[in-house]
Amino acid sequence: MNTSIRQAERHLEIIWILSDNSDFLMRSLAFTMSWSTSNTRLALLVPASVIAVDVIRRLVLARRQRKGFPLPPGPTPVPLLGNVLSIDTEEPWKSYTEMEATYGKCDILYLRLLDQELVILNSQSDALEMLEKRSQIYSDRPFIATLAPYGMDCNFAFAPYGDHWRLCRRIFHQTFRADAALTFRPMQLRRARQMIVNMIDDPNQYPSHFSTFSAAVAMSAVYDYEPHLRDDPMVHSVERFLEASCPAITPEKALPLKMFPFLLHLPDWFPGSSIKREANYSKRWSTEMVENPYQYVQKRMETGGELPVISMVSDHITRMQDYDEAYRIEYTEALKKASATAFLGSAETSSSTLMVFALAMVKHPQVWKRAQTEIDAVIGMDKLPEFDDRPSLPYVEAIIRETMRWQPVLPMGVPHATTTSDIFKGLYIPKGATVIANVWAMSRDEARYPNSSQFIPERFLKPDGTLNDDDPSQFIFGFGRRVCPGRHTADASLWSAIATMLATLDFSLAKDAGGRDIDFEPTYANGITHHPLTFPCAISPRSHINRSRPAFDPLSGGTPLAIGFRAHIELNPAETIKAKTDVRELGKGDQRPHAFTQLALDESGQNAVFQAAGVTYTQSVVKAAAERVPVAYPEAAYYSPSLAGTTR
Ligand code: HEM
Repeated sequence: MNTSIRQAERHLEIIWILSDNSDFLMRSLAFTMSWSTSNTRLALLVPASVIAVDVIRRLVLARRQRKGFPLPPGPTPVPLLGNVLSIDTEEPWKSYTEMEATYGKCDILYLRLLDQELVILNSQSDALEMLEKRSQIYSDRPFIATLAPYGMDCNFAFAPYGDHWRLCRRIFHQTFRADAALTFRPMQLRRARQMIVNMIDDPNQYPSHFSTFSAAVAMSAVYDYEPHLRDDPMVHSVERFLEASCPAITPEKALPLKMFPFLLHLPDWFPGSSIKREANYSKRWSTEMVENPYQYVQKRMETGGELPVISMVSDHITRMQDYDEAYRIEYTEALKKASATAFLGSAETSSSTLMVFALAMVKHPQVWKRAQTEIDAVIGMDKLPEFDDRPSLPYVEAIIRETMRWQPVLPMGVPHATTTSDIFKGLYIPKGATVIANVWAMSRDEARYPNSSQFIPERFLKPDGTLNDDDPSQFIFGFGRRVCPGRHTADASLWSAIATMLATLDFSLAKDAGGRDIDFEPTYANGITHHPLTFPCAISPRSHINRSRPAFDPLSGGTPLAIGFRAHIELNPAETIKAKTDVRELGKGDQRPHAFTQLALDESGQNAVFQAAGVTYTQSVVKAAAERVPVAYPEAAYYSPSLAGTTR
């Protein structure tokens, strides 16, 4: 099969060389037919020739359409392959950054990868001018042949610009816009504290704790689902889907399908049919990943009784009851996509950023030590950071900015595409071109970030220690109508995880048997995201963090600190609260600990004061109890009615 494809490619190259002659189309087709007698070859070569003819026709047309405007500069393409050989396929963002120096002072480059035209934007100002100010032209996504067959079309981040994308994005926006995302903050802090528990318990599994944190935040917000720490079935289907589909997003995999779509229809015994089997496998996991959590919410809404279900999905299911049948079908499909995308968009990016953070801390101990000094001075050592503390912790903020800049987890963002041609700064930008905002080049701009390859949070501070105006999140999260709509949630997740880690943990190099530091050269994975691979390190609790101290002591009204403590407060059922928001009934037997935050007894010890959905409640207490447990307990930071202990 590979040989056949190689032969087909060789043949296409011949066609290309003949392309100057006006009658070459007919000749090349005839040549193709005579060149191969076997049916298999013919099956490959006829469509290959047709594609080649189409490519050439489009190139000739494009030349006419340019009307004298030049394409942006770039390396000279070779026939058929274009500039494939000029780029590092593993880390193309680096090639595009280096080309800037070679092809003049222009920050805009033009390349061709096979028949795909590429426009690279190496500067933030061009990306803003093009993708934001001319967003009516630049908001499409390039076509990827593997998307639908592999079930990746459940992710609306890849959807073409149009009404369906607009509906998905609107649904998403209602849950994750800046003011709505504020409601997730207590949950995000709680998840961050659970993560610390896990880190202290089993520090060597730190990549897995980062993934669990990211998955838990997303699952809570989207489905109001609390994944198990290990072997969670819903997380499992996401992992299987990512594994199965990730390779299909590469151009190498997408190309055979784009050129030879019939590969999806070959019988299973036919050589080359493996791509069809892979696609079916991926699609199966995609369906599970989308449908199972959706049905989980539906079922809970039907049978939940007293238990309120508050999530993106339940919110929209309630909302769509008023819509007519036809629109409800369309809306349901968009809601499933929006919710799967929220999970997919969130999990990898957040956990990868935390891997970058951990790497930076292990390599730069002076940074976390300075951050700890700041946190101790501002908050003290008997409390954990809360969002209210954020403005008073500029160095922590500078660390987060530098983490995002130093190793951007999406170094080329997500590619845009043009819906029409354009003239930009006197350069011709073709219709259908893929437009890449090269975030890597922006983050490596030496004029803006001297010694850009080094991790230096101080670059975001003014001499007086306050933050300057340079915030890399202005390019890290993309541009224009496609800018990351989860950025407010992402920002709050990163802050809660990073600030909490800095307040509670020390990071250092691992030691060998002789007690010597094990230094290492970091290596990176470049799959869905760019992130460091697991590295040896020693993560340990700070000396004042004692794993047996109470996480949250409702009996003393203390603030959350650490780990290993469960509390039980039984509220007076006669006073069951009917909150004005949603259908929420809180009372005895409510097993939803995450409905409550900031639970404490008041001074009299007779009333519990707590928050639910941002509303503060006071309710008299029948019984309050606490039990200290020696092990890390993931739900330690909040109310757990399942345990009884000493009665007060
Ligand atoms: C550190 C974390 C994150 C980074 C660096 C990041 C970055 C990005 C980037 C660069 C894009 C493409 C923007 C463009 O096309 O110009 C994007 C799109 C998107 N992101 Fe994020 N993101 C992060 C976290 C999240 C989270 C937590 C969510 C969900 C809550 C999310 C949901 C999405 C969605 C739905 C899109 C597709 C938007 C569209 O095509 O219309 N992201 N993100």
